[in-house]
Amino acid sequence: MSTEGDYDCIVIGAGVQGSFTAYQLAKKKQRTLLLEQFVLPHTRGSSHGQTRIIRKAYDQDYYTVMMEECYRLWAQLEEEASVKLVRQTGLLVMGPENSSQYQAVKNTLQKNRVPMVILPPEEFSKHIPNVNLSEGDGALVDTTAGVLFADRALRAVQGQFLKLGGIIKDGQKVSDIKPGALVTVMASGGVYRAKNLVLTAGSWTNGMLSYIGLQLPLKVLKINVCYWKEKVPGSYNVQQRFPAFLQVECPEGKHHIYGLPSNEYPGLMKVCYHAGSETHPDMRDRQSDRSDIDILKRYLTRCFPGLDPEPAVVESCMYTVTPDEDFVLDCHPIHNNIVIGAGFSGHGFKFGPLIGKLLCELSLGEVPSYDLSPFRIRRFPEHLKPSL
Ligand SMILES: Cc1cc2nc3c(=O)[nH]c(=O)nc-3n(C[C@H](O)[C@H](O)[C@H](O)COP(=O)(O)OP(=O)(O)OC[C@H]3O[C@@H](n4cnc5c(N)ncnc54)[C@H](O)[C@@H]3O)c2cc1C
Ligand SMILES: O=C(O)[C@@H]1CCCC=N1
Repeated sequence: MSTEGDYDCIVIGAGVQGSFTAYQLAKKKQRTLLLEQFVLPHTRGSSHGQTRIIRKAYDQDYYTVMMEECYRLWAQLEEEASVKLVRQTGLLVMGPENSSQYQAVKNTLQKNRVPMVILPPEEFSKHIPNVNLSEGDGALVDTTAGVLFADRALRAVQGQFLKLGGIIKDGQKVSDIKPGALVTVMASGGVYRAKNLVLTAGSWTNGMLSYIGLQLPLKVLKINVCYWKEKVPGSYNVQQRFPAFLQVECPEGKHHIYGLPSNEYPGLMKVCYHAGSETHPDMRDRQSDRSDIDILKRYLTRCFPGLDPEPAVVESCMYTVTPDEDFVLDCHPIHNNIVIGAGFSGHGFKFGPLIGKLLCELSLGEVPSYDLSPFRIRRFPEHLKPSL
């Protein structure tokens, strides 16, 4: 086994967050090593697949504010890598007009002057054919929103990182971490040392943290990624300018339902439930719960009559969820040259470029560009005591 050293920073995990962090560090002339357990590209974490939603429609102000810069950073990467990563389709948000969540999204958009259109129920079907708006639901469109081409984005950012002189070593499972002024990382293909470490290990985060005396309240959920056949091909597709959508509350289930216009599989629209059953990241194929699919079937039968209510394709992905669904962006409470980015709770892809910038700032000891108090580890005080 070789012993290598002399990196400024090692980033563990080449999903969207680790890849953007490594890229930002390399931009700041840091000699950076990005380690990934699987051979790239892979589909075993949370960042695979062709599409994700990008939106400013959030119920918390701080996410909407952060998205301003995210759009600029996505555009910058598009330019640098000469590749199209964002397609503006708009995001249709539906939910009970009087519910706190629907109102919070509407207020946040209004307060931050995000371009949007409110669709009164009597005008809804003129603008959005093939969707039944539920009785009592409000509807609005965040017109800034759209689709992010996710796997293309991952390729682009990793490509830019390499161009900046960064090193990616894939097929390298990290099996131990020794903190210190120089952090030592034991991986399947070697031992590496660096002044700083960034942990962006997605659903494996607590496994990594067990080496450095910390556990976070993270739940790993298996998400069934369902694609539904259009009865009339094209009715919900991106060429027809059908928007992405988010149903914030509905009688069929407690959690959001969201969808993207048909794109990756012609004639199939992706619609998912924003929840799943708990799993271990290495055992996700053994988790066979499909109760979320039953919820989706009932919802689509009622609200999307142009879709066959039986999924044509079911793939899988994982969420790593914190109790409040806010991210974790912080330094280790004792070893401040170890930075942690985790708990992206099923909504982190769109923030990737900014997460990379923030984790880079934390790693370099700079003042972060945003108030990170919603994302600090100390909001989980009970998790700090036992293992430290
Ligand atoms: C079905 C689904 C739909 C989603 N939709 C949206 C959306 O519409 N919009 C949005 O913004 N977000 C969305 N998300 C969320 C978003 O995709 C995630 O927040 C994001 O991909 C998380 O990235 P990550 O880098 O933290 O994790 P990952 O992509 O899982 O990356 C972590 C990496 O660490 C590696 N790793 C772990 N342990 C080790 C080890 N021991 N050694 C070396 N490497 C290791 C893993 O192999 C993995 O590659 C969705 C997620 C899912 C699952
Ligand atoms: O982040 C997103 O936009 C999607 C849709 C809402 C739930 C989670 N992911």
